[in-house]
Amino acid sequence: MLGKVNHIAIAVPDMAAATATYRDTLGAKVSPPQALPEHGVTVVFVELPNTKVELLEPLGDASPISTFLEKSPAGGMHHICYEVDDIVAARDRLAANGARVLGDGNPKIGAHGKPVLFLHPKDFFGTLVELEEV
Ligand SMILES: CC[C@H](C(=O)O)C(=O)SCCNC(=O)CCNC(=O)[C@H](O)C(C)(C)COP(=O)(O)OP(=O)(O)OC[C@H]1O[C@@H](n2cnc3c(N)ncnc32)[C@H](O)[C@@H]1OP(=O)(O)O
Ligand SMILES: [Co+2]
Repeated sequence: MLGKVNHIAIAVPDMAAATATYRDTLGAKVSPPQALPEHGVTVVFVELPNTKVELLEPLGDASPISTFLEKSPAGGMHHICYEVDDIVAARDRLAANGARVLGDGNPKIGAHGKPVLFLHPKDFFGTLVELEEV
């Protein structure tokens, strides 16, 4: 079911500072910021040879990452995104195995314009899992 790691996400309190660190200190190629109001975040992608890092900053006052940053004000690893070739089949298989699919259970369009779903961290060893259909 699982394909490649599409991205590893890091929640950050200050997107400009985080982007500058990845670009200037780490010498990485970074994307322009992308506001995703429907997801309550602004994202920047750090392009790597084998995957991407997704920097996340809260957007709006109902961001799903605000509580996370309250608990970890300096930021932290937020989620891992695996690629799947059929997100509905993956969802149905996961639900049949008792995994909690977050939200209303239907895929939403993510930062890459592809359908994504999130799985509860408590079902995956304290790690928030995102699936992206590619
Ligand atoms: C889709 C656009 C983009 C893309 O890649 O295309 C993105 O990735 S957007 C990313 C932002 N969106 C989301 O994260 C949506 C899914 N997330 C959620 O629905 C919430 O963040 C949720 C439910 C995972 C946690 O919400 P919240 O923190 O408000 O709830 P709790 O405080 O009750 O947390 C419950 C429990 O889970 C632990 N927790 C929370 N977040 C994480 C995390 N990222 N990794 C690991 N564990 C997490 C939290 O500490 C609580 O644990 P407890 O022991 O009960 O204190
Ligand atoms: Co993501």
